[in-house]
Amino acid sequence: MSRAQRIHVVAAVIRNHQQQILLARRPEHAHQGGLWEFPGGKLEQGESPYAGLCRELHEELGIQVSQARPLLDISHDYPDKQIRLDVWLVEAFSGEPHGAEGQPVRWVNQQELAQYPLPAANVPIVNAARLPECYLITPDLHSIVDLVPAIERAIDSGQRLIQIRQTQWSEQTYRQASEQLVARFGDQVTFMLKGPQPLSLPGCGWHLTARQLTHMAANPESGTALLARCEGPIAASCHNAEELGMAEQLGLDFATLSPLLPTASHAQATPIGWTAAAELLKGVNMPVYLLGGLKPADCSLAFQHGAQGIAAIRGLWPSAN
Ligand SMILES: Nc1nc2c([nH]c(=O)n2[C@H]2C[C@H](O)[C@@H](COP(=O)(O)OP(=O)(O)OP(=O)(O)O)O2)c(=O)[nH]1
Ligand SMILES: [Mg+2]
Repeated sequence: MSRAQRIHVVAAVIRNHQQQILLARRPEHAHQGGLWEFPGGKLEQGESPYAGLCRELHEELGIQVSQARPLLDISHDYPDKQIRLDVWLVEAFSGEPHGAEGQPVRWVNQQELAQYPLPAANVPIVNAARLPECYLITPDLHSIVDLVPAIERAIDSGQRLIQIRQTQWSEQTYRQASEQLVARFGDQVTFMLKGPQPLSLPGCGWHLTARQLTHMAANPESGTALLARCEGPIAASCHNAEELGMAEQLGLDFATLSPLLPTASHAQATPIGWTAAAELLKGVNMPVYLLGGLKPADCSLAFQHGAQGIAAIRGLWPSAN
């Protein structure tokens, strides 16, 4: 079914200064009744998504939205309804949100979101709400001695999701370095680790290569068992619709899509480009970072093209001075 034929619902991720997210409880008699939701509702005929979002949040919460941007746009088939959930991140609003239609509302810590009973469609929205705008991938470095101070600077500059990608290191060196990094910085940042299987380090995620992803998609039973061993988020490197489809099918938390633009490190690869990337992302129900030749200033373009944000090595790596 095409997106145009679905019931178009706009919904909001709203954060307060403590980084808590606002949930509301759906009335018992409603579709998906009694479950918690991100406030919002159905677009009216001829209404733009932004206008619909502002109207719904005024009706349901009594607030005036003054700034919002796209976060994630997904499709979901319930047995009785096919919906498109067009989720926005509210960046500025006035008024104190309250249950203007008598519904309970609650500010919830990001880590506790998953404990609330939410509609099935909301799993990727919770991931998008928790993931940052930028995904830093480390460049190849000589040793852990070089890595620690750079990671410290990256965290100081606001990075919260970091892939440790050291293609030259032995498995043993990689594991020791990861242990050190987690012990030192694990409470401030989520590390995404590479390798043949997830390293059981507290809170760490696992980032699969496209090759591992393809293998796992072909052997879903052993794949699912491996995935279950990982405590943190699971992601994969994707380059086309097929790989994005496999990542979604396996229920991964997010993906990267590359190469968006030409880069020195992958000079032979054909870049996807912004327009084709936006087309690819329309079919994906999962947060995706665009990767390849991007820097933080490209984040808003990435949001407008349906991405979670940008991933980068050089574009996000802090300079030594
Ligand atoms: N607002 C919202 N709706 C969600 C979420 N997850 C999810 O599956 N839905 C579904 C439930 C409904 O089928 C649909 C939203 O419709 P709604 O009942 O809130 O619509 P509305 O606010 O315009 O209410 P109404 O006028 O139809 O009573 O989307 C979510 O997080 N937020
Ligand atoms: Mg509603």
